[in-house]
Amino acid sequence: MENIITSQDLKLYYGNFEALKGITVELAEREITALIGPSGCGKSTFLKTLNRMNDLVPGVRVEGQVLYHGQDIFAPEVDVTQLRKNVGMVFQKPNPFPMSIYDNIAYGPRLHGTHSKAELNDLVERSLRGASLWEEVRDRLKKSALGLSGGQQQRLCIARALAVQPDVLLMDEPTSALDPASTIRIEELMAELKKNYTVVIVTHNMQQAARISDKCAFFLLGEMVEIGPTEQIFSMPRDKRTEDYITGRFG
Ligand SMILES: Nc1ncnc2c1ncn2[C@@H]1O[C@H](COP(=O)(O)OP(=O)(O)OP(=O)(O)O)[C@@H](O)[C@H]1O
Repeated sequence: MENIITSQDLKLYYGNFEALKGITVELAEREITALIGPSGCGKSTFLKTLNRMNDLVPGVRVEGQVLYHGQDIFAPEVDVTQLRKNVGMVFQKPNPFPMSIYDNIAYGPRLHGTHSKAELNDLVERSLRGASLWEEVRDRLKKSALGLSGGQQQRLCIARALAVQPDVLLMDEPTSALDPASTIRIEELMAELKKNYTVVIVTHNMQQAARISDKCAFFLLGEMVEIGPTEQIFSMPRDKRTEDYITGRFG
């Protein structure tokens, strides 16, 4: 499988604090990579660097490289809006816009220049189907998205990300605010999504990482200690620190 994202000796500073201490990793196409590790170890920081969401934080400085399809995402000619279209993001708490279900999905495509009603209708349906939400909302597309349940809202946010046709989806603890049934729905959806998308997910839930991911990366104190096939990380980690973490000895 091709690598879609590569980071090379990626360092990130919040002011003087070095939050990422030289991360080198290759993310293969159409796989789910789970980022695990104790609180504050840099998982979210790394995730957000992949589509330059950290640009918005004052005092951030980055060294090293992130290549997306071989292109340095920090190069001056990079259009950040385009990057975030290609590398979409889903947050911990569902954050639908206060508008109709339809308009939530159509928002991004309109922003990127799609105005034909037929095209938008098609995109809205495809995105909602892609996020396994279509059947539940097809009769209420003009109703407010805020009337959906938490789990439905999170699938709506996934559909919204899909609507601009990304190839990578970044998910920052996407189920931590959801009940167990909604969590399972999202996990099933992720298994579907990886047929067409590359997914990088931050999760605190070891069982979730074990259930859904192909690869697992263990972070500790701003370093990536190891990355490998999930099965191997959970059964035969190479590093003692990974073993201590996954067996619950700390964190
Ligand atoms: N905006 C910020 N300004 C300054 N320091 C920050 C900022 N965001 C994160 N940090 C620090 O960077 C380090 C890594 O934080 P990050 O949120 O990436 O960790 P994490 O592994 O995702 O943690 P959690 O699992 O608790 O979400 C932490 O020490 C955190 O306090």
